[in-house]
Amino acid sequence: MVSEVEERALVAAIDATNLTPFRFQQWTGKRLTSSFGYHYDFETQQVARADPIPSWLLAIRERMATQAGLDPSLFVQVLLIRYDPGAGIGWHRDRPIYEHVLGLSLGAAAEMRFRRRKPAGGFERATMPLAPRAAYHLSGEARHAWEHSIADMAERRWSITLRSPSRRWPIDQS
Ligand SMILES: O=C(O)CCC(=O)C(=O)O
Ligand SMILES: [Fe+2]
Repeated sequence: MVSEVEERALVAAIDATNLTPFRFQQWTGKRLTSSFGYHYDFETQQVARADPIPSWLLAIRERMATQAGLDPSLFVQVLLIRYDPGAGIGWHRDRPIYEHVLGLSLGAAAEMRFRRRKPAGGFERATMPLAPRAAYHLSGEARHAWEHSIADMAERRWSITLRSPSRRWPIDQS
């Protein structure tokens, strides 16, 4: 989705943001995050306005949304993540206040793992390779019914995640 030259510029721009360790209760994750547009606080379980989306992110948002066939302005939340060696993301579904989830994977290659509980017990599983500089779109069942995770990284990886509000979005945007 982006060239290697663009990737280097995006990674430098992500590193220049106010990346802070993801925190949830007593637990501090090894991945570093920053948010624009809106920020979801896992401690209070509330969404609040964050700094406005900067122009370099508006430009990549335009491309990612267009590639997914969606209106760029829908994507009011941008989450930037840096996974240093040893950092990953555990099993989760993205919050129901969001609808579409678009991702761009930068740096080391990774795999997004998916699982869904089977009625008879155990899990149905799937894996999506995340090649460097590749974009992905989570929607429908993959988004709402399946959980996803990324195993702890051996090498550094960055991601740009864009999310659109769902009907359960709590904030009036007018
Ligand atoms: O790093 C990624 O590509 C995925 C991040 C993710 O699943 C999330 O923040 O909800
Ligand atoms: Fe996620």
